[in-house]
Amino acid sequence: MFEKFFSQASSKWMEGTGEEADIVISSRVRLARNISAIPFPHLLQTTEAKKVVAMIYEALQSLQSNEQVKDLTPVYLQDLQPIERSILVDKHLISPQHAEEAGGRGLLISQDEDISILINEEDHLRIQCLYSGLELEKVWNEASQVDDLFESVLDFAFDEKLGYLTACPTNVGTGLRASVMMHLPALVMTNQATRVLASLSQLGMTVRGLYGEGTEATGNLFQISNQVTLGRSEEEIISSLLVVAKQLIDQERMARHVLLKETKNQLEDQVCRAYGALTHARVMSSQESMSLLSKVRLGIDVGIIKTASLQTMNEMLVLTRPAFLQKMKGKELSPFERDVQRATMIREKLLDKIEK
Ligand SMILES: Nc1ncnc2c1ncn2[C@@H]1O[C@H](COP(=O)(O)OP(=O)(O)OP(=O)(O)O)[C@@H](O)[C@H]1O
Repeated sequence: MFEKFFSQASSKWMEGTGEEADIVISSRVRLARNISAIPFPHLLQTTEAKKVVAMIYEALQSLQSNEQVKDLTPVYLQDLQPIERSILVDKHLISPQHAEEAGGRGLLISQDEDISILINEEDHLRIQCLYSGLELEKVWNEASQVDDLFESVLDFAFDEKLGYLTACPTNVGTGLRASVMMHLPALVMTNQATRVLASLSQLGMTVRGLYGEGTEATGNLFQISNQVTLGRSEEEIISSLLVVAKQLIDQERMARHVLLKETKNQLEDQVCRAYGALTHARVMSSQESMSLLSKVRLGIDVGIIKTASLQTMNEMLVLTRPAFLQKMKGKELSPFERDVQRATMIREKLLDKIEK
């Protein structure tokens, strides 16, 4: 039933639609929630953790008359192959941590993959909504409605003074982390990214890599999220991230303008060389592909490349990952075989020869 989650690289959030989609790839909101009187997941034995999963699946059943959660599919992580769990990570539907230990962990996932609820990750529930483009208010509204539904049938741990109680004190209060994944190549090329991103911590923001906490920024993709969850309302958190995202968009646009004005030939050369390599190379490492894809994406944004779409570039973030390459081939591949498969896949995708 859930085979499609692993056989298709695309999710709705990769459509390349929504506000400012040329710079903001996606907007995410996640809410950390716990069921009162049950220890946090890291204190649970697997059998107890499984009871929490069952309790949440039952809660979902009692909510079946609601449009919003009707199509959520329950998945036991232990029923999945490691490669399938990796694909869910690559599609940003679960965190790398959630994929690591499968026992006693669950997932609820919507058909178009814009809602995923992680069960027994760091907290009993991590309600995540993911949209294409800069759509923080919409994504917050959706997450909040899903949260209200589950709260109507589950008793969430809540303290009058502190707010929602969470396994890690940094999430207490709203339990809300809102984030935007941004593509900032011009800020990197003009050597401004380090300074600009470092200054965000003074504004209460955290900068993370492509796969969240503890991961590196590759392909000029950065995840920016709120640091503090306590003492501020959800609306304040969302609106301050929105302000920061808009400032970054302005700065990135300015840097692109400067590059086009002052070094147009060099920019065109870099973009077209990247496109040439991607459409002709026969062996391609993951790191090289991320860097070349970033240049081509920039080329699409500024009108140098007209033959590829943002959606294709977004999907390529998943298609080029080791798990997906192996899934497509139907067998385990050595690192070198993966590099060959990656080069083939990119070539075919960019030249649009992939069978639909
Ligand atoms: N804007 C975004 N677009 C796509 N994926 C995102 C976005 N923000 C976060 N993610 C994904 O969500 C997962 C978790 O991210 P991250 O570790 O930053 O947050 P978290 O686990 O919710 O927070 P915490 O570290 O406080 O527990 C990662 O796989 C990450 O890639």
